[in-house]
Amino acid sequence: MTYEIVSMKKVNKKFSGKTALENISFSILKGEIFGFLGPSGSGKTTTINILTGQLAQDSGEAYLLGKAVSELGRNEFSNMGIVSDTSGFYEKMTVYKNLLIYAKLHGVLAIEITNSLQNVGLLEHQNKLASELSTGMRQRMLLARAMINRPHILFLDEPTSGLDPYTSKKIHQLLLELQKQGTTIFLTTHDMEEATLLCNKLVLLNKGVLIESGNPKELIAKYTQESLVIITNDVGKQTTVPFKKESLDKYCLDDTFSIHSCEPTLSQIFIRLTGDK
Ligand SMILES: Nc1ncnc2c1ncn2[C@@H]1O[C@H](COP(=O)(O)OP(=O)(O)OP(=O)(O)O)[C@@H](O)[C@H]1O
Repeated sequence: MTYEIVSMKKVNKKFSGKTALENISFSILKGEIFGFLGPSGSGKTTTINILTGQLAQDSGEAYLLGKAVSELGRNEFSNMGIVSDTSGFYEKMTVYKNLLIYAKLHGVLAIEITNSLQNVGLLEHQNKLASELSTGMRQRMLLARAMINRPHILFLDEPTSGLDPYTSKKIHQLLLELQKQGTTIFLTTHDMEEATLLCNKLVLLNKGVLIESGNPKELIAKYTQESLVIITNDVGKQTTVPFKKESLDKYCLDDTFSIHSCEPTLSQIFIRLTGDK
């Protein structure tokens, strides 16, 4: 049976009279990687803060792990993990001790620290001071810490922002592995390639309003310009022509190798819908 881990119904939030979220509704099923996309200031962090009980909405309903967010308790907090750029850590402590504090807080065995560090490839750095870590290593430490209690849901606010492609790829593999184990992941990202690669479902937010949703393939199909096709000949020369009989008769010659519809990338769809970069 599918189980809604997260849902929002007609949620509104204003700060000093200025709208941050307007009538937001969506739901996330168990085991999904859910992409929450939008330009800077569109309301992504506000949404995470509401769902994790750090901020109250003005109106509408929000549920996490079957409970209204205003009623989240020990059980729900011990089943969620959060990584954001405001996630603090102890710089003067080793990586291991940073995780030990969390392990004790959550009442989990020390072996979980080793497992978690191994998962993010930081086991050999466990005795390093947190202040000595690179940005990518710090991000992986925060991820390891958020995973230590094996949460049912992980909120990741731009987890690969500023990381090199190799470290980002490692984190992507880890997220897909977590998903296989049944973890639900709420991911905000500015990286459209990452969203296309990882997410089962996406929501696109602009100025606090939900403007599009669906899975990446559905969205790309929806915005594919069916009226144009690209004809490639056998030496790789490409010609874009209207998808009409007379054009095809004229341009599909003996040297035609393939005919493809013009598929936009998620990034192009994003820019088209938000008018932003
Ligand atoms: N505590 C606050 N007080 C006043 N305004 C706020 C507060 N938090 C957020 N806002 C405003 O609400 C809107 C949404 O902000 P939010 O941080 O949710 O955006 P975001 O999509 O997470 O942006 P980014 O991608 O830059 O992190 C912005 O206009 C922001 O200035």
